[in-house]
Amino acid sequence: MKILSVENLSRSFGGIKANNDISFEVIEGTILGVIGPNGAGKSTLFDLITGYTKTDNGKVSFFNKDISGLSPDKISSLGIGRTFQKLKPFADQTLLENVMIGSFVKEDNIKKARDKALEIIDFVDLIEKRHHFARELSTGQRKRLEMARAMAIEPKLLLMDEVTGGVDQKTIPGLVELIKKLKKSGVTIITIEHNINIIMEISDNILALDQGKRIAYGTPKEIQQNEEVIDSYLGTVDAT
Ligand SMILES: Nc1ncnc2c1ncn2[C@@H]1O[C@H](COP(=O)(O)OP(=O)(O)OP(=O)(O)O)[C@@H](O)[C@H]1O
Repeated sequence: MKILSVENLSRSFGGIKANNDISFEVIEGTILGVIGPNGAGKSTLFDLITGYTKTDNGKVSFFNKDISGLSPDKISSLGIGRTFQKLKPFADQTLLENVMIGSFVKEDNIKKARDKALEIIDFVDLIEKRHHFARELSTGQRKRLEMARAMAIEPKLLLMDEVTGGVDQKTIPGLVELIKKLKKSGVTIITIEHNINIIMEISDNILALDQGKRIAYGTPKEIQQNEEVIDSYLGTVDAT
């Protein structure tokens, strides 16, 4: 079943076509990886899907409902969650408080919101840190908290911006396992990743962007063999 459908999405900033006629679909229960060099339009695509930026043209449908033009709050309440590249936890609040801010959106009974938050904190393996302040966490732990905060609204679709970016090598496998566990729990995922090995490992399909355009869309195997992707991206990335 199709969970998300993006049709002919375009957005310019001044003379720059940040997204230029982008179309693709996401099947429920799968992971779509989004790749492309810096400035390719990946974050803009996330902003357009989640309502943070208005589209010039095109349409976004979630479970066949047109969500183009809705506010970020409305889109989030429909079941599209998001993590940010720049982490934004409330540094002087505990993990539990940080996640409860999200779970309150779904559940206004304080005990239930707390239980839900604890369940999610346990899911991301931070239960022992639940009473710690967010500022006390390592970068890898903050990435887990960011995922927990996004999960608190119980999204059907989660957009993740570089979960493994900026963390040290030994922290990466645990985060990759967490993404796989999230998929197993039934959440559909779109993830932006610069680490090509990770994207190949976790994605069911990959969307490759360059200069605002879709240059390829297919399985990891198809993408790996795509000449245009190799020329514009795979040839230049750090494949560590
Ligand atoms: N709010 C904005 N105002 C002006 N230009 C913008 C804005 N947002 C994005 N752009 C431009 O649109 C293009 C696409 O940017 P975007 O951030 O979507 O790329 P990206 O693929 O996410 O890059 P990165 O990998 O560096 O995060 C870039 O040229 C960028 O400078």
